[in-house]
Amino acid sequence: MQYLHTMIRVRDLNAALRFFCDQLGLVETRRKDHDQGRFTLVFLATEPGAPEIELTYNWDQQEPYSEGRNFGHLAYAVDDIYATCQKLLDSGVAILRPPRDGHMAFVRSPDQISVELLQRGAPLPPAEPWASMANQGTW
Ligand SMILES: C[C@@H](O)C(=O)SC[C@H](NC(=O)CC[C@H](N)C(=O)O)C(=O)NCC(=O)O
Ligand code: NI
Repeated sequence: MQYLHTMIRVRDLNAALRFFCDQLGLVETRRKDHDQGRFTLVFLATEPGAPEIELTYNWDQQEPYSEGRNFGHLAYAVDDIYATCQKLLDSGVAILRPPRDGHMAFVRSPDQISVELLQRGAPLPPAEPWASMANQGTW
């Protein structure tokens, strides 16, 4: 497995970019607006190709995130997402979001730390299914 990124939810995207980029020195590697899910993802790294931070900006988030809600997940690329999930399932790990699209799965640690598994080399699925699940508070 290859460590890819850590996702955190930010309430003020510009303030977060000021901190991580202007002050800490990270560079923006890519960003995507998801109109249907009403959120923006901004990826930052020390340099292109390095492990990233995934900033998630939910457009409608008014209140400060509750304790722990701003942390989103750790993400890893795996060679075979189905085999990885089956091995985890067989060892007793709950698969919160099965890899039905062959791209992405989510599991949680015993301390409820969300871990995203992404199939190495597969394009990311359309964002909307994530938004519906994430907005249902199932994460
Ligand atoms: C691009 C890939 O690395 C992702 O992590 S997309 C995952 C997806 N994110 C969202 O839906 C963002 C908006 C949502 N309202 C949220 O705040 O998470 C997702 O499945 N998020 C759930 C999670 O636990 O990260
Ligand atoms: Ni992610």
